[in-house]
Amino acid sequence: MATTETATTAFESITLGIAGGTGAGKTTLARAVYKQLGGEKNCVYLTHDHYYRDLSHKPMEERSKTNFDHPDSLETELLVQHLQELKQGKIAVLPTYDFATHSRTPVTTMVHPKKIIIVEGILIFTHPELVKELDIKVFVDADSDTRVVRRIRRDTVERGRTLDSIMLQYETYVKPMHAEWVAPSKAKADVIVNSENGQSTNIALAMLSNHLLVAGGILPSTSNENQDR
Ligand SMILES: Nc1ncnc2c1ncn2[C@@H]1O[C@H](COP(=O)(O)OP(=O)(O)O)[C@@H](O)[C@H]1O
Ligand SMILES: O=c1ccn([C@@H]2O[C@H](COP(=O)(O)O)[C@@H](O)[C@H]2O)c(=O)[nH]1
Repeated sequence: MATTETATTAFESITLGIAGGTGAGKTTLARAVYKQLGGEKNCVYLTHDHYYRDLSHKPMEERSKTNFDHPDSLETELLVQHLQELKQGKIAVLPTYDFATHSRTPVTTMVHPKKIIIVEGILIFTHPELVKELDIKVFVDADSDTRVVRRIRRDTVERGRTLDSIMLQYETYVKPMHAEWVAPSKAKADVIVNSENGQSTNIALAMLSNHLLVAGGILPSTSNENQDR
């Protein structure tokens, strides 16, 4: 059947949201899906982490005592705006965030619309307007002991934190906010991935990649269901 294209036709893209607690393996899964789907050729990768509010106007001591695990610490409305721009076929100018200084950096990234948009973050399923924009919602799950050990390793190496500061932040904010916001948001997920288990992650990666390649129009469907009879 012939289709009529107009100047207002929305750019066709499919959005994958990956949520889960800190250290669950969201970034690892999101990067693997991105790579499997052809990287920047076919995908845009948006991390909620880049939308933390800029705290550069506050003294450093005050900044580090902020509750970064509450939804209000993020400028989610800007992420929603960027997703909508990309879905409309527009370029989006993304912020970047420095975890060491708890501030936005002057660096921005200009991204072009692509067929697949991957959005990742601990709190992405807690914001109703953002949830509405996500076509496939995946929650990466791991036991809290596993997650805290992973976080200690990562934050000491990559985010310049001391063990004491990680433990204090975990007890004060990360753990209670996980219980209040992140864990209940699992109910929004279409798929739950057990990241304790390497096989579960590999199967999820293969299934998500295959589904997105077809749904994003990168590979034709092999199913007969939609063929003309
Ligand atoms: N399935 C997994 N098995 C073992 N280690 C993992 C797995 N997924 C992630 N990790 C490790 O745990 C750490 C945190 O993973 P990351 O993907 O950054 O978590 P998140 O983005 O959810 O905070 C990283 O060092 C990563 O290599
Ligand atoms: O300035 C900041 C901003 C955030 N955090 C912590 O980051 C994690 C979320 O990132 P993951 O990669 O999902 O772990 C969140 O738990 C915040 O506590 C920070 O420490 N400093």
